[in-house]
Amino acid sequence: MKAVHFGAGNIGRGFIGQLLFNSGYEVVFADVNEELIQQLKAQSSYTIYYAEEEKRSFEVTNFTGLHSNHDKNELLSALKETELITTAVGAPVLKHIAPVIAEALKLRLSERKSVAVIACENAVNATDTLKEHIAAAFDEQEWKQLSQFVSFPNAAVDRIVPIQSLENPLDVLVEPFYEWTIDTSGFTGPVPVIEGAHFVDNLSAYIERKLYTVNTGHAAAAYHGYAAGYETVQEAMQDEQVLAEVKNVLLETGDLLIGKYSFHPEEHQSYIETTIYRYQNPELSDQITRVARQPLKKLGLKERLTSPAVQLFEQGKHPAALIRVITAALRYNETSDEEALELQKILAEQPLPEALSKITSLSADHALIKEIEKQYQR
Ligand SMILES: NC(=O)c1ccc[n+]([C@@H]2O[C@H](COP(=O)([O-])OP(=O)(O)OC[C@H]3O[C@@H](n4cnc5c(N)ncnc54)[C@H](O)[C@@H]3O)[C@@H](O)[C@H]2O)c1
Ligand SMILES: O=P(O)(O)OC[C@@H](O)[C@@H](O)[C@H](O)[C@H](O)CO
Repeated sequence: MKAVHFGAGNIGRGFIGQLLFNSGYEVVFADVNEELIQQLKAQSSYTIYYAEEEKRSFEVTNFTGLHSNHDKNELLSALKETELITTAVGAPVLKHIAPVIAEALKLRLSERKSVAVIACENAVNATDTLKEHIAAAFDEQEWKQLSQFVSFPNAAVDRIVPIQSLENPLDVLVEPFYEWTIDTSGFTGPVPVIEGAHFVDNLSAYIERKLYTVNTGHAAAAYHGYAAGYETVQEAMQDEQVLAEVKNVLLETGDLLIGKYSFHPEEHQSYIETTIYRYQNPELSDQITRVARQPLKKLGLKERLTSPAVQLFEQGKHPAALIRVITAALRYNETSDEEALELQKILAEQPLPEALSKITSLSADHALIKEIEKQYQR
């Protein structure tokens, strides 16, 4: 069995690659990082280390690397014969990898061999986004044919993998926890064997629970932690005020999630506690700049901060802690982050309501914008 995985970064090597290898796939990593691809071509194994007291590790073999641009012919051949195409490149990059996937799927139209395409990104229904970009390369008739043998299931992925500093650049330090949840209703053909993945038919509940708990709380720790001058999430979580903000924001998103998806309140509380414990893992040192990265994306309408705030607002509630995280995110002015610079430029160049409208895609007179504005000026 062969799988092509786009994005040989932290999640690519430290999570998806591991589970695919463990399920018997030969994994072809496609990336645009030349150095990384050279390492993947040169080495026959890499090690995954678990961030835990026991210090277990896991050896990954049976992989290769291809440069998405320089090795395009080999990549097309691999994509033509693979059973599974996965991604972990970052949601904004999906549009850039869609053309080569589309080109390969065109080559498969005559054989009609089943393949599943699964985007493993922190975004609601990222596979649908990738699918739309791929569909743009087909006419209606071709797309109809293709839809009979290509599956596009959505998925949620969860494992904290920080920026790496190990001696071997392919090795990865990861938290032991992982959850890869895949939507069964997205398959037109056979469901691929992926040991350790969780196949469900109510993915929206899982995606939103993950994004609005793990990622919303993480964003709260990162943006409030940044404001308080910390460098890592673990340091920030030791600060009583940051911890209180994380807990408050998770009570608000918990209220939304329990009401929307009927999660059992006690089980959800236990999910929150596990999540907080994961942020605090003393065996990890997770840079705030990683967790706070791309603030413009994180403040987007369908994302972890604005989306739950809008949904709670629509229920007549006042998500004060979410508004405080949004405000802290607006003050994120890390110069090494291009989006943080762009964010500050947007805020400097126009009146606040218009800037907030541009950032969140809400109308400038939306009641939530007014509340953010009040908090921001405070
Ligand atoms: N790190 C985590 O804790 C974590 C956990 C769950 C989900 N995620 C999600 O997984 C995705 C990847 O995150 P990451 O932390 O692994 O980031 P990363 O930066 O470590 O890896 C991304 C990789 O994608 C590659 N890439 C960029 N453009 C590309 C292109 N056009 N073609 C092929 N490869 C390209 C980069 O070179 C890089 O190696 C993101 O959507 C992130 O939100 C991350
Ligand atoms: O990857 P991002 O930028 O969407 O979010 C940063 C972190 O919250 C994220 O990477 C988490 O570590 C991860 O989602 C845990 O599963």
